[in-house]
Amino acid sequence: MNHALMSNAARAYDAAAADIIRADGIGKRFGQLRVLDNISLAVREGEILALLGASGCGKSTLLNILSGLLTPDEGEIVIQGRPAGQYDRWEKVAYLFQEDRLLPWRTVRQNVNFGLENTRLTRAQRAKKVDDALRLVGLHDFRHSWPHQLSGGMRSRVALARSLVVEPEILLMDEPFSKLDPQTRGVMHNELLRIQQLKGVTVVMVTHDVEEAVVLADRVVVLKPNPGRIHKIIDMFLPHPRVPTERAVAEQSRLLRLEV
Ligand SMILES: Nc1ncnc2c1ncn2[C@@H]1O[C@H](COP(=O)(O)OP(=O)(O)OP(=O)(O)O)[C@@H](O)[C@H]1O
Repeated sequence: MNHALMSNAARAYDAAAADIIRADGIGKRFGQLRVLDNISLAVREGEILALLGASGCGKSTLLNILSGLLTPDEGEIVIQGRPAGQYDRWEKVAYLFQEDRLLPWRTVRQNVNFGLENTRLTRAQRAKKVDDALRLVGLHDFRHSWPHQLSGGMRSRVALARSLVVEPEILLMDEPFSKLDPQTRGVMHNELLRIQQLKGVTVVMVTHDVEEAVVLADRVVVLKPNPGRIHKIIDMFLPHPRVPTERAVAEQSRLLRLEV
């Protein structure tokens, strides 16, 4: 890595910010298959952290352990200084999947409301939060539409609104834009950056797309397979707000590819 290029240009997040999640010595097996080995890493409050690596190196498994969907065989997840088991993690954490998982029998508004249904909020409070989330992603005018009436990018925005409506402190994303065409994916990257700056949410995202990691991430965790382990953690140098030139992205991607 050319460290001269990694200047301390202005960043939206504070490199000295407190750790919001810590993984300490995480190990995971599926039967005989050792998928993760001794993963220790700290996610800083307000950053976008990308988990990057070849298919099968355990990125999704690690994200699922961070979310609490999977339990590690070894090690511990600590959220804001307390063992994750002490939390109802879904109060703090939202999860954006690779597929948008919209419910076809619900309108856009009803889909976004889904995350609030088990809360103590009144109907009016829920409606306000849903409308705010839809405005945030630019889809308020489509609130009465059905999923099948939307483009891939619009569906992706609805899924994002559904994640954000609960006002999470941490947003976990498993390749959420990988099924979109390149142009729409670029639009969604900008949307995510805009919203992340506005809300200050901490993001941990899985990707195997080097350019996506470069455009979005503050730091990139490079994983190697068999078993999945941390190879390197790399600071990205593109400053915030991110309006990267193609040249800057190409150069940083070239450097990052040397590490993967
Ligand atoms: N529930 C499971 N049961 C058994 N094996 C599993 C399970 N989930 C994942 N694996 C295996 O664990 C390994 C890591 O899978 P994982 O999906 O975490 O990798 P990944 O890096 O996210 O891959 P990809 O980029 O292809 O999604 C793979 O060999 C996979 O087949």
